[in-house]
Amino acid sequence: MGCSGCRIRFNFGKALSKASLLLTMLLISTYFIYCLTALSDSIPRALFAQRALDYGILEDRRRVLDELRPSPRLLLAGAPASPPPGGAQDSGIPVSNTFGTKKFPQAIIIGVKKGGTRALLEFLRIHPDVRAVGAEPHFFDRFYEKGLDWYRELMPRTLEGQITMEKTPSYFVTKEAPGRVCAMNCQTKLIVVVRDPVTRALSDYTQTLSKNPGLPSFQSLALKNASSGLIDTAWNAVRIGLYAKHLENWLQHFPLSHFLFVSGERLVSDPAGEMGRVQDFLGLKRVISDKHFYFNQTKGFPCLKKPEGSSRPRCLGKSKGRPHPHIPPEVLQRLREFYRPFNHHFYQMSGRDFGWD
Ligand SMILES: Nc1ncnc2c1ncn2[C@@H]1O[C@H](COP(=O)(O)OS(=O)(=O)O)[C@@H](OP(=O)(O)O)[C@H]1O
Repeated sequence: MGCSGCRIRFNFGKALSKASLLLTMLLISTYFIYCLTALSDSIPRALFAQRALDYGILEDRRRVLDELRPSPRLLLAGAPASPPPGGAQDSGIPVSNTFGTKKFPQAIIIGVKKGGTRALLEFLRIHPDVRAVGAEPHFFDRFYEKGLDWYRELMPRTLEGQITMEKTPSYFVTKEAPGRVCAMNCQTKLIVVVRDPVTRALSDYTQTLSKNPGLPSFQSLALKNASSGLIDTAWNAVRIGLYAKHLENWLQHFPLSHFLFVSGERLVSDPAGEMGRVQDFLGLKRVISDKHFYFNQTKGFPCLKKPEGSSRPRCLGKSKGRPHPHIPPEVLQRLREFYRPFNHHFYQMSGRDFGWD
């Protein structure tokens, strides 16, 4: 009897110590879950967004637009419709936390569409002193009414000495963009990746065709009518290639020294060489070099050995570097003749012969 009482007491004691062990474990795991939730909340959204939007995934426009939707806080606060007087520098104290500060970009890749702008941005992002938005913000063309606070909120956080960048290729052909960029900061450095306007037009057409397979032929869109051979400059794919005309608009607001013209062709044939020029222009240490690239035979383009945020080699997505449809040579020849004087004017203005003819 006495002995069985001991056993009951002994079992009760064991159960009690088990329960307290369980309770302690429960408390510890709750604490861990709490810590993890707090940590993920405090990591800037832009950091996640940037990685996710890289490469192939970037083509998902819906996702891109979701990323660009302003935070509810900004919507409630009511973003200003136009830049504050005196430009962005007067627009308030920078938003700051332990991960750095969101700043307006000091350098923007403003164009040109289908020039190789994605390749340039992804190449630049391997530089430790460059932080860039993955998606195209389209602030100075589509979303200007959302205000500068909205724009800055899209930027990644940077530490002292790091450069904030974004790329939106349509800025180069947007009439209002130069004035608006200057209203933010007239010291902004502007990078334009240019490519033979004929190939660029074809690349542009290929992109539209991939989304709309019923599109009329390239030649029927490029020529006003087949017999006259007159080029239809109202067609966007043609208009964008008039680089001299668009540059004139930008030069109304920025001196030539603020521009760097990158050759889209050289970015493919000699990425490290072209990146050297870009790093110098941005005042960056030459970190990106030959050793960061390899030529992928299947893709037919240079790819990164180690892109930002990854240890595996990666090429750009499927929509970059895709084959173009066959176009009758006489149509391409006609376009070449059309662009020749504009190209020459552009070589003079930019101070670089891109050798397109
Ligand atoms: N490394 C590398 N990999 C793949 N593609 C490369 C690369 N470098 C430049 N390019 C050329 O970039 C062209 C697309 O230009 P963009 O990135 O400016 O296009 S977009 O305006 O952002 O849609 C794309 O045009 P297409 O060849 O017509 O697809 C490529 O020729």
